[in-house]
Amino acid sequence: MPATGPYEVALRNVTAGYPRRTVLRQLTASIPQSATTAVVGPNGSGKSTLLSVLAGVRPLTSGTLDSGTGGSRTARPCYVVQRSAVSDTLPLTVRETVTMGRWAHRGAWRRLTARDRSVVRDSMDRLGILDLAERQLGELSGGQRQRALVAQGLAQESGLFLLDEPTTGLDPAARESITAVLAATAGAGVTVVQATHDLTAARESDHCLLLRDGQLVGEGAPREVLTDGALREVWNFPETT
Ligand SMILES: Nc1ncnc2c1ncn2[C@@H]1O[C@H](COP(=O)(O)OP(=O)(O)OP(=O)(O)O)[C@@H](O)[C@H]1O
Repeated sequence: MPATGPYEVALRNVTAGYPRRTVLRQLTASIPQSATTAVVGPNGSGKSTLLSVLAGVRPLTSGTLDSGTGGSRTARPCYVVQRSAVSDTLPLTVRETVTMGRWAHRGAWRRLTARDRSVVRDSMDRLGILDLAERQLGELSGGQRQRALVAQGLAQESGLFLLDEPTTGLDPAARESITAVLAATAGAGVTVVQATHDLTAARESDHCLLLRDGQLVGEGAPREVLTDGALREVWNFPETT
């Protein structure tokens, strides 16, 4: 069931993909405002492609994207990529990485304001990585690096926060802490969308989109969408007894 409250973005009959490869097909769905949405589906179902469409970096072949009442806030969405997409050898500390999140506000080579420094510190604090601030990104564990990338996203203070698999591969404590930060961020008025294979995290979201082969096969509250029947059908999960 589509989200009933105010929406941040509505996709109507969206078809999109890559040269000579259509991925999303006739997708109609809405992203509720100031809430968390999980985009789930098997490998290759189009989750990352949908995030790129929402980020405005992948054009539509057909269909429309409509901004809701929060449209003006989403002029500059924030997109946190998968941590595997970030090189291990980037010579950056955690603080420098998170500080890059402020570029959109102050431009790249300008001096940091007191507010910039405070947002950077607060973002690291919320992700529990203040003690790692001066460590190089390349020396961190996967979970620590993931927290640094999420902190960089928070520091952007965008109204639309898009994340590609922020909790995949993390231990339960790290996963729970990122999930809690995302819920609190939505509680503060930000629209959060995460593509995820993590069904535990998806079940804690307010809204859920289930994709298969680039098509929407379920939308609504996670308990309505991620049923045993849907999991069996979409992922070929075995029957539970
Ligand atoms: N740059 C690209 N050029 C061509 N095809 C691509 C490109 N990126 C992705 N695809 C194809 O688009 C389809 C959907 O990919 P996408 O990454 O959106 O899926 P996903 O659901 O995020 O997958 P995963 O769970 O594996 O991350 C796949 O078949 C993939 O091969």
